[in-house]
Amino acid sequence: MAVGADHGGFALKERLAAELRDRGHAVTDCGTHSTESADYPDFAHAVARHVADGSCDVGIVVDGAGIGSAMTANKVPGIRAATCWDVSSAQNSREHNHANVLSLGAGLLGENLALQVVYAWLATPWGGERHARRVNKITEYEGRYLRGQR
Ligand SMILES: O=C[C@H](O)[C@H](O)[C@H](O)COP(=O)(O)O
Repeated sequence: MAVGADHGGFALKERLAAELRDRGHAVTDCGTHSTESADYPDFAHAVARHVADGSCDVGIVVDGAGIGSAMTANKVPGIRAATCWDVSSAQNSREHNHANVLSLGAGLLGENLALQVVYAWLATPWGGERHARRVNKITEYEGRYLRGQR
């Protein structure tokens, strides 16, 4: 998986990457690498590109609120980024929305809750069935804009 964060998400991203590596996950760290002020679009975009091109299966982006990074990641075709604040929203985003990028707000979640959210998100399977029809529509609407249509 790919992970990335701005300065506000740096500490949580470091903790998540270490925990996930301990659990055997391959983690590609897209930065940032310090608490020096950094722009979340750069890191969210880097994570989204890794997921969209298939070099990573999923991504996790962390900033202060988890909002700007999700907005950025969702500009990359093929990305379905979801900001999640708790286990329920994490499970919903996977089962119903087939999210492939998880966005977290380090200023809103403590580290322990963030870890619970990440593990729930990773463990929840895609539901398919009726949800597939709706996610296919997301992809279809995205494709219209890529083709210059509306
Ligand atoms: O959605 C955006 C994120 O919360 C950013 O982490 C935030 O805007 C950064 O703001 P600041 O530079 O004041 O830490």
